Amino acid sequence: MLKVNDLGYWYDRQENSLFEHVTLNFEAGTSYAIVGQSGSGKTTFLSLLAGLDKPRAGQIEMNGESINKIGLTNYRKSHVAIVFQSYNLLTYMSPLNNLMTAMAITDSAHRGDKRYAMEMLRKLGLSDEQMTKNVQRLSGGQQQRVAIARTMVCDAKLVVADEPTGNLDEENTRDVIELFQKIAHEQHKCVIIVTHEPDVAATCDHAYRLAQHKFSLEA
Ligand SMILES: Nc1ncnc2c1ncn2[C@@H]1O[C@H](COP(=O)(O)OP(=O)(O)OP(=O)(O)O)[C@@H](O)[C@H]1O
Repeated sequence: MLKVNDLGYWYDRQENSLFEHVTLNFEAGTSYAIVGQSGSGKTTFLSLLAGLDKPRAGQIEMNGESINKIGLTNYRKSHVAIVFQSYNLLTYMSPLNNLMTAMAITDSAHRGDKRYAMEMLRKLGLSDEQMTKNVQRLSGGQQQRVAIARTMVCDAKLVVADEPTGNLDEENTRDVIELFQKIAHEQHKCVIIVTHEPDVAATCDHAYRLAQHKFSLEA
């Protein structure tokens, strides 16, 4: 589904490349972890996959078409859903309105379907009362569940997450990781998670380690 061909990236100078000649395939229905030392370039790699930045070398293809050709704005809107460590919800809205807004902005097939949004939030453990009050009144674990529900109500087949459990305790981490597995295996999406937590990486179908400018499959 997502193909990375001979990808290279540096911020200031080419001799300081974070990674180079990276060729990888990511498939739908599968979860992937990206691990590696702090500063190795994991977040940068994810931002390229999400169309938030352009590669310095090589290209990224979605379903056989270059994402540049699709257009990065169009690509981000139609193909990618992002989950951040800091949730990035619309803080002046309720969970329900966060989902309704995401569905509207991305032209989801469920656009305007309040019942569907409520059903998703219920599935993720939010009560009817919680889903209509301001998101800031929810716990961190609940807010991250809302951020994940937002990816589930959108049609994007690629879900990328940057340290999604970084602010969560052990129990919430387990729940959140389980949800990502469901998104991959039941919604048949491609889920790519940057994480520094070995338990999170071990739960994914595959884990790639970024070290010395290259990606290698973890044993
Ligand atoms: N906008 C930027 N301009 C210049 N350098 C940057 C920029 N963003 C990141 N870097 C540098 O690029 C390198 C890789 O950063 P990145 O955030 O991708 O690493 P990471 O592996 O995700 O790290 P961490 O695990 O600590 O989040 C770091 O040395 C960082 O300082």
